[in-house]
Amino acid sequence: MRYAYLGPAGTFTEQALLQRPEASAPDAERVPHGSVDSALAALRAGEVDAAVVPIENSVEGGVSATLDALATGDPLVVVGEMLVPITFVLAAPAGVTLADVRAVGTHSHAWAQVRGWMSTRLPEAAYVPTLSTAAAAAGLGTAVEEQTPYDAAVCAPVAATVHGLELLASDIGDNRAAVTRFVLVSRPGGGPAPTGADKSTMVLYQHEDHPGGLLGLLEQFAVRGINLTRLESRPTGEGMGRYCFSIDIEGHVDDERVGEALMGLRRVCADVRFLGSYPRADRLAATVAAGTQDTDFQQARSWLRSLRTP
Ligand SMILES: O=C(O)C(=O)Cc1ccccc1
Repeated sequence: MRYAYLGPAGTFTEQALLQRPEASAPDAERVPHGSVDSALAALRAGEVDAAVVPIENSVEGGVSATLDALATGDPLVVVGEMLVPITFVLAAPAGVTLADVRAVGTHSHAWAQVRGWMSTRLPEAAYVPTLSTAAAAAGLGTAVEEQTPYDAAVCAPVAATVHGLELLASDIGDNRAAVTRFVLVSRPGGGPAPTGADKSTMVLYQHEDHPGGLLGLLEQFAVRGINLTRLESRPTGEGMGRYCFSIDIEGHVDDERVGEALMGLRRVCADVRFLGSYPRADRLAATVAAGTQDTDFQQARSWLRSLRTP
C-alpha cells in the first residue's frame, strides 16, 4: 500500500498518517506531497492507494483546499479520520535569536493559531505563507542552498528536529487545546463497515436559492434524529451567492436513519455528493433517539407494506 500525505517529513499530516497501524506495515510506503491537491491528484491518478489530508481544525475551522478538492473532480471517499493535538514551536537555524526574526514562514492554518503570541512577542514580524509547517522548517534546514525569505518557522517540534533547527520558543499556540482532524481518503469502492460509532461526510447542492432552503436540507437530518458535527458553506464558483454545503453527520450510510435522510436529500437537492462513512476517531457511539433505531424504520416499512398489500 502506498499512502500520499501533505509533506515533507515532520508535518502534522504525517503524524496523523502514523496513527494508522497499516501505514507502518512493512509493505507500506509513505509518499510526501507538496500540497493537498497534489496528494489527492496522485490518488485519483492511481499512483497511490490512499491519501491523508487535513480537513478541519478546532480553532481555525475547515481546510478549504481539502473541502473543495473533495467536493469536485473524480469521486473520492473518506474511509477514516484521525485527530492530532497541535503544539507549535518557533524554530530557526542555530545562531538566530528572537531579536533577529524579521519574517516567519508557516502554513496559513498555523499562522492563524499563533497570531496572539506573534502580536505580543514579534509584532513587527512579516508572515510568509508556506505549503505546510514542515515545508517552512525544511526551507531553513541545512540542506537549503538558496536564500529563504523568512528567518524562523512555526512548525511541530518534530519538524524542527527533522530539519535540524533550534527552538526559539515552545508551545506558542494561542489555544492549548487545539486539535486538527485529518481524513484518510481512497478511491470509491467497499468503504468501512458500520461500527456503531461512525461519521459520514457529504456535499449538498441546492436547486436554486430560496427562503428556507438550508432549513429544508437540515430538517432531513433533524426528523431522523441525526446529529451534525460540521456544517460549512463553500462557494461553488458559479457566481456571487452560489454556495454548496459541506456536512459531517453522526452515523453510517448503512444505518436506516442515515439511508432515509440521504434518500430525502436526493429528492430535494440538485446533487448530493456522498463522501463516505467511516469510524469516528474518538470512538464515541452515536446517541440514537427514540423512534430512529434501525428496527423502528424496518417496522414502519413493513407496516406500510401491509397497508399496500393487505
Ligand atoms: O502543515 C502541516 O504540518 C499540516 O499538516 C497542515 C496543518 C497546519 C497547521 C495545523 C494543522 C495542520
